[in-house]
Amino acid sequence: MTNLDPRSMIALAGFMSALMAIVLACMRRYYPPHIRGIGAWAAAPVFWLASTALFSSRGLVPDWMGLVGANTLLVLGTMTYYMGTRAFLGHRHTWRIWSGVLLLCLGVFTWLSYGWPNYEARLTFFTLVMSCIYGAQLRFLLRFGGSNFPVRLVEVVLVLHLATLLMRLGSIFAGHTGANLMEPSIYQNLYIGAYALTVLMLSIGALLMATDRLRTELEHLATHDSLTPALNRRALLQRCEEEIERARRYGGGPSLMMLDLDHFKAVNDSCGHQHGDAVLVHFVGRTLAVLRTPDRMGRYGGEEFMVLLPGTDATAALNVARRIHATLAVGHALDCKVSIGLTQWTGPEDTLDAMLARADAALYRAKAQGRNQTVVG
Ligand SMILES: Nc1nc2c(ncn2[C@@H]2O[C@H](COP(=O)(O)OP(=O)(O)OP(=O)(O)O)[C@@H](O)[C@H]2O)c(=O)[nH]1
Repeated sequence: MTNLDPRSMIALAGFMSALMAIVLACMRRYYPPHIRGIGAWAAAPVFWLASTALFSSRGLVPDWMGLVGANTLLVLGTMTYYMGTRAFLGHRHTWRIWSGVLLLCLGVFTWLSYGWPNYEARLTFFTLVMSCIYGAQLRFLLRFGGSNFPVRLVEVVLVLHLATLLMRLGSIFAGHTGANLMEPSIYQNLYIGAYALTVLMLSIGALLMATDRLRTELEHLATHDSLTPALNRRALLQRCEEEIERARRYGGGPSLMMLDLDHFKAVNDSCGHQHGDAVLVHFVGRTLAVLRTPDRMGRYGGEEFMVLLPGTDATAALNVARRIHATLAVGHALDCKVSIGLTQWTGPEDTLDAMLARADAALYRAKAQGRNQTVVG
């Protein structure tokens, strides 16, 4: 490891950056623009690539490029990646603070290259700044990133890189800095190797985070109604089948409710279709608010909805129906009246089709008896 030429390791890091910049830039073109942050994630490896190109050209280019420029670009790339992560998770960028830090870096690197040329001090300062950016990003992800695999992967990469930076600080204080970046040493090579790996893993992490977001959004589109937060008919019927299957094995079957808004055509006709849409959204929001976590609500079609109440008999389900009627009678401008047909699972011989037919017949009776009421079938 000591015999490895740092220049070739820096070239390897540059190659990784170039590769990831291309992959992320291509990915940006094919992902919907509302998934934000991919542009910044794609720009970060470009800065890292420029930085490694300048580091490798030391001796061939002036120090303001090979030293000051290279260090500053490396810092800029790391900040840009962090801003991409913030944008991806829907947070405002904090460029105002970080551009101040970047200007400070530019000043300090210039001073430590020309005013008081000192490799050790430059390395210490650089390591501290990088630790701050990686640390800020790690803290941000731990607070707002959730717990899915891609985020956890990036967190692990950040922790490992922070450990490498700490080790590097330790090596500086122990006097193992060497004369410059190009002097082969185990510490130097360890750091540059870890850096190349970090570039690769951070870009892969970005790729996985964006793909995971896309998958979640597609899944939501495939299972939810396009107007209201209710499930769509297919997803709800599937949940019903699963629940009945579970009840056949373990008992404690579900109740089903069929809900139909009363005189909804008149709402549309008198106040317009948009107002009608708002009433539907309000109705679903209010109903979901009085349901328990395992309960599911879906749109059966038009102004007809269904509620699945797992492990609930008709008596308990009637209480839920009462709560729905009550929550829609508080005097809100979008409140509406609703008729409900309710049925409970009768045992292992019962099927979803039979339950739907009973709930539908009960709903029909609720309408026939004057609406705004619940009938058990
Ligand atoms: N605004 C809006 N209206 C819808 C939507 N889907 C269905 N509708 C309307 O819902 C109304 C349903 O009317 P009907 O089936 O006659 O029922 P109703 O007027 O509620 O009468 P009852 O059910 O007998 O109380 C129709 O006017 C549909 O156009 C939707 O997504 N948005």
